[in-house]
Amino acid sequence: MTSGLQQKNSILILDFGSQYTQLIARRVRENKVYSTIVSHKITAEEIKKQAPKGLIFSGGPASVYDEKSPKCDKGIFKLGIPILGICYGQQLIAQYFGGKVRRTREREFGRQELFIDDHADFFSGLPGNITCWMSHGDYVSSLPKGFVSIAHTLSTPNAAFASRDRKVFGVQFHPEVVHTARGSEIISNFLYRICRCRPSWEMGAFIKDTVSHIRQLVGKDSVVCGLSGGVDSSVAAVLIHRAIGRQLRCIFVDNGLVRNREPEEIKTIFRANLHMNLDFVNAQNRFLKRLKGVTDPEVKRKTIGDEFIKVFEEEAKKIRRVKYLAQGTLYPDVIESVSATGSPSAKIKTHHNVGGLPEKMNLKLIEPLRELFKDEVRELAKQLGLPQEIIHRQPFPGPGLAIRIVGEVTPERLQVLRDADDIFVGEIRKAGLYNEVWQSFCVLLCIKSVGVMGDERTYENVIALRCVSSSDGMTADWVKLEPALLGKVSSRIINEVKGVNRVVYDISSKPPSTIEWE
Ligand SMILES: Nc1ncnc2c1ncn2[C@@H]1O[C@H](COP(=O)(O)OP(=O)(O)OP(=O)(O)O)[C@@H](O)[C@H]1O
Ligand SMILES: O=c1[nH]c(=O)c2[nH+]cn([C@@H]3O[C@H](COP(=O)(O)O)[C@@H](O)[C@H]3O)c2[nH]1
Ligand SMILES: NC(=O)CC[C@H](N)C(=O)O
Ligand SMILES: [Mg+2]
Repeated sequence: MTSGLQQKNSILILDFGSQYTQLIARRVRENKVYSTIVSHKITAEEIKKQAPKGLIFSGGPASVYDEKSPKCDKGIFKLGIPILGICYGQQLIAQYFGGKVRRTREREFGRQELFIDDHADFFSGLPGNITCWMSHGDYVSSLPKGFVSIAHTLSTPNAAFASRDRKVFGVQFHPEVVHTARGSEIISNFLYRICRCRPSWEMGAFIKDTVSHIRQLVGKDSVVCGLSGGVDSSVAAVLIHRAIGRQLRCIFVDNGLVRNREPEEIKTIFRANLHMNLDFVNAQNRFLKRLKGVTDPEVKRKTIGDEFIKVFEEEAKKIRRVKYLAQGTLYPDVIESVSATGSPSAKIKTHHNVGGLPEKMNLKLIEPLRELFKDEVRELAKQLGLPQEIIHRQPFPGPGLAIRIVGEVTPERLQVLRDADDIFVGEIRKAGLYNEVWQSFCVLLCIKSVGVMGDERTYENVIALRCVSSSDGMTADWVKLEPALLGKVSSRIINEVKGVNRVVYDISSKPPSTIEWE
């Protein structure tokens, strides 16, 4: 669902396997230019068809002088489209044009002082030296003909180079990471001074474009959308609702695995406030029945995914002229499939989504957020006038509380977890941290511990608190919450939630742990 307008004024990022490729895309977009990530295997012909304003070659773990290292179609260098190479990308450019790339004596990793030697265009408006972020073991030891060095560090002579006739630039450092002071300005210079982009990527235009696109596409048919109340599906639903109004039917499945008051809140927001068509399916019993006796995390996930599909199928059959299924798929979900090496990554856990639906139901997909990052989706939510609770809602996994109960899921255990979670999240809100952290929630463990309450021995449940910071959920740090806050949460949970006599705090980061426990 890309609009023509964005494509004509866009940057293509060729992925050579850098861990920062997504960041490059975000920096470009923050500068109001649309960007997409493509495999480094893309052909010159394909690029020509897409007619981007510029290309960025990402970094990557390989060395260009290794035989098996990823290369790009050589025709790309003849297209006359401006190119910026970052790290591996720079080295690839150097090699192609006849320069030399060698191993450094010592790997350079971390912050370095960058001395800028030429402020003509690429570094325009920047001071004489800035801090930059390096992460490399190879370097461009001699420049190709027609190239000049425009910045250096103490150990890297060609920390940035240019071939102005060809509009080809390269940097050994990473302007896309925040540790490079003013990296965003460098990228902006490339976009506006070298590629001559126009600022056109902003959410207002996106809304207008997408709404008219959906209206045209759908015509008189109907669309169904699984609405969870999470920011992704909510924004997708509201966008589509703007386009086709009552032809959109949203379905909220109350699977019994949601938090206290959640179904009522969602009803109020979407039915009463936003006047949307929302079907509520009470499927608590069916989900709990199927989860009876299930303790293995993967079996739990698959059971829930499967039941979701069944419920959904049944509901969709009741709707007339339904031709489309709307999903809140985001860009990070999409680009996972464009990895540089093409090697499938190890399966850590089966993330639930309703993605199994379309084939079975013969519905066509509408995924209006396929191009967006989470922070862009939140910006969109703001511009669409969604309530604060939705804009800043922390992500909540599709399998819900079931994967936060280690061991068997029962109605009693669910209630214990709901009540504890309510207290923890409530205190996080009171402390002004809810919007600051990525997620904060409780986990109910499968062990009991001995305690003493009013001189009596107790033998009861343990709750683990989890609170992490993250920018995309891929990596995460545990948050160093104040001891006073932790203490208050602990004593409130133990005093107020029947069946809990111990609270622990999870101090693991991702990796090696994951955010959820199952
Ligand atoms: N209880 C539910 N009822 C109906 N659809 C659901 C439910 N839970 C999840 N879904 C569907 O599954 C999709 C994937 O869930 P996911 O949690 O990734 O997204 P989200 O809930 O929209 O946003 P967030 O990631 O912020 O929680 C949702 O976009 C929604 O379409
Ligand atoms: O929609 C979802 N369906 C799932 O099955 C699922 N499992 C985990 N999560 C969320 O994804 C992020 C990363 O979680 P993990 O570190 O536990 O893999 C965290 O934000 C998790 O809450 C899910 N979201
Ligand atoms: N981060 C990178 O792109 C590294 C490129 C190359 N492998 C090097 O070590 O220099
Ligand atoms: Mg969710």
